[in-house]
Amino acid sequence: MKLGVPSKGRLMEKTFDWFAAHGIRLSRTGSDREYAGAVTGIDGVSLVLLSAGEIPRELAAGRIHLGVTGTDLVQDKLPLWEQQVEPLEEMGFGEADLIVAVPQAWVDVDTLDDLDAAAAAFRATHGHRLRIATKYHRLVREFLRDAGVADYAIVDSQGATEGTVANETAEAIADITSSGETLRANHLKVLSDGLILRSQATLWRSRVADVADEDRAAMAEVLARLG
Ligand SMILES: Nc1ncnc2c1ncn2[C@@H]1O[C@H](COP(=O)(O)OP(=O)(O)OP(=O)(O)O)[C@@H](O)[C@H]1O
Ligand SMILES: O=P(O)(O)OC[C@H]1O[C@H](OP(=O)(O)OP(=O)(O)O)[C@H](O)[C@@H]1O
Repeated sequence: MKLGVPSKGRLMEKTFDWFAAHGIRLSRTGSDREYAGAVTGIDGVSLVLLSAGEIPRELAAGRIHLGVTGTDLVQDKLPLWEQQVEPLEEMGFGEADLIVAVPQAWVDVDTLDDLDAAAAAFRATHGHRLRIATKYHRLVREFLRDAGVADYAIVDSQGATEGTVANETAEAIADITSSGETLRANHLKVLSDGLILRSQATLWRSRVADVADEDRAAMAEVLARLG
């Protein structure tokens, strides 16, 4: 049975600690740079080290049976995610809010309604749509559609998203915030009704992965340890 976990960064170590607290020891093997891992304390489980951003796709393709990644990444990357994966446990780390933020200097813009008005005015003045930089395309589009914000364009940003406003590649952003430091440092403010999603690291089960006869015992044992 295959368990996919983040291969590096803030989620990896906490994932290892979380499983250890449940009697399942995960470790990286080989050199520092080799993406190989082992599971001890339980039989029949193999570890697959993956980018947190790819774990939703691997679960949905059935290539891993269980996987750890943020709610934000699952909901953004998988259409109709409930049909493809089941959340088993919220893990209590990797907590972050996906929000919409605008420049602090926009003193008249504090809500989504204000953003909608600003977007219409922006288009009239500049001849192109107000740009919102994000890597969360699906979640942002759905949220803004439901909020009635129409006149904008998404600009893809896969990192350093808060810098896009100063760099003049976007007028607003939608990104994850945790301490709020990055937003403050980049002179941005969250809209008062601009919370899209509260995310945290979660253990997911693939609803589509085949559980072979020889994997059933391992799956049952993992689930029993979590309970
Ligand atoms: N500042 C933060 N504090 C806590 N959790 C965060 C923070 N920023 C992002 N996260 C969460 O961590 C997860 C993404 O982690 P990370 O950025 O390491 O993944 P990634 O972008 O897929 O990495 P990789 O570079 O391996 O592709 C997301 O679920 C996100 O919500
Ligand atoms: O509210 P804060 O505590 O300041 O954290 C938020 C920042 O953390 C994440 O960036 P990350 O460090 O993953 O870098 P990235 O820009 O490459 O995504 C996120 O994209 C924000 O930029």
